[in-house]
Amino acid sequence: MKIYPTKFEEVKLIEPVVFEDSRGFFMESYNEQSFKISGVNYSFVQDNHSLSCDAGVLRGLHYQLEPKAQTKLIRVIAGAIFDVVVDIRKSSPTFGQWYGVILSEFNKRQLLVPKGFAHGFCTLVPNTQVIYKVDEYYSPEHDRGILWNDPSLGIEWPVSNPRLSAKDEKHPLLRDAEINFI
Ligand SMILES: Cc1cn([C@H]2C[C@H](O)[C@@H](COP(=O)(O)OP(=O)(O)O[C@H]3O[C@@H](C)C(=O)[C@@H](O)[C@H]3O)O2)c(=O)[nH]c1=O
Repeated sequence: MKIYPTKFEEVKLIEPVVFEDSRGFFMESYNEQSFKISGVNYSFVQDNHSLSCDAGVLRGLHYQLEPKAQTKLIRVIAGAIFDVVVDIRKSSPTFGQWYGVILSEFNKRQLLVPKGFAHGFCTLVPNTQVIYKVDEYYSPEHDRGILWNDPSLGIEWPVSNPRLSAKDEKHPLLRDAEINFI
């Protein structure tokens, strides 16, 4: 397993070792012990799985407020996404900055999204399936969002007219969002 740094110290890009043979491949997509040795040490309590039928579906930007904030470990098992995190820690020198990376069924990369970051993705091909571990349970009362195309963020999404949920169309701008990460 390789762990690559990103522009945010706490956000990690993880590449598993993939064993390919004539049948296909095998990989350990998660191993608590080796992740822990590499500094990725969380107690994941829930696995999520979403299917987006079309390319250009955008989900985000989402986060849960403290004390129900979630660390997320994201990967793609079918298709591809442009995965994005935004630093929403109020006292962070990189508050409001974003980072994006392609995760796909082919590169098998995983993105570790820590607490204090909003997260979203846009599908690049139809029938994209994303699965992710979280270290805190879903809590609708703590569920919040930021508008995907907030001009103050300047995220360079690969689509200009994405398909959004009704909820995601109505999120506030970062400057108006409820945030309780220090
Ligand atoms: C996230 C979530 C949703 N749900 C329900 C609520 C709702 O009825 C339905 C669909 O929820 P959403 O529209 O919020 O699903 P979605 O837009 O896919 O939400 C996800 O987006 C990505 C970007 C993330 O980072 C995730 O943490 C999560 O917020 O599933 C759960 O039961 N458990 C969960 O953990």
